[in-house]
Amino acid sequence: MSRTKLSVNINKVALIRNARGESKPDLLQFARDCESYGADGITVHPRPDERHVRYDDVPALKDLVRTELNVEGNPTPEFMKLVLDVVPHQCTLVPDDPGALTSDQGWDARTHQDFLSEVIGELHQKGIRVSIFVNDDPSMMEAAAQTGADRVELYTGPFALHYHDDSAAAIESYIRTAERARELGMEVNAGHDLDLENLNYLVASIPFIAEVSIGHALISDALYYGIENTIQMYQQKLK
Ligand SMILES: CC(=O)[C@@H](O)[C@H](O)COP(=O)(O)O
Ligand SMILES: NCC(=O)COP(=O)(O)O
Repeated sequence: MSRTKLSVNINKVALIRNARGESKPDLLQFARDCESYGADGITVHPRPDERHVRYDDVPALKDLVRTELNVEGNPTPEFMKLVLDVVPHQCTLVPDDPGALTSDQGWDARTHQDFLSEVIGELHQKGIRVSIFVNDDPSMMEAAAQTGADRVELYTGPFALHYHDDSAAAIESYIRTAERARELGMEVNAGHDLDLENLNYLVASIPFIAEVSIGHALISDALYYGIENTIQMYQQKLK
């Protein structure tokens, strides 16, 4: 089994850049440096208000990223145009409200199965691997598989929230969801609110996770440890 890959979400770096409307810090240089410090991929989640990563950042990132570029978002017509033009390695579909502060739920793949199947078909025609963001609900995996998704990304917000109270209880439904997804032929990613404290427990409990994408905590940790050390520290938690 190959090890779990670390994709660094650079949304929060773009947020700082946008605060002054110029190019400091340089998002492209930051992505390049994350790769040279050991990141296995770069994730961005352009939102409709473009408050952090902007739509026009994404083509330049695709040209520059040498590992894997993962573009996340709600498949609105504007998002789909971007992704179909840029052709990232992976696209993660997330059912965000346009004004959402951050992602807060996975897809109801039963209700949105036809829509997801259509969108995933378009992305597959371009050779893009597709992951769909899901809750820790094994009963939803059958419908998720029927959409044609290659992977699911487990929305780990609730796991992170309850991890310190009772880690075994917090992970239980995630293990069952991941196992069901795997039985149905999908690979499993995970993300949201993962950090240096909860990451190792997650991957020890679900060792076949293909990729974690981490942004908020990792970039916050980098303020103290520096980005090179921080990426190494997260990679250590994946061993
Ligand atoms: C899908 C997901 O969990 C991440 O994209 C997360 O939402 C990060 O996005 P923000 O940086 O906008 O909070
Ligand atoms: N897909 C999850 C992601 O990219 C990062 O989420 P977070 O670590 O910023 O909560």
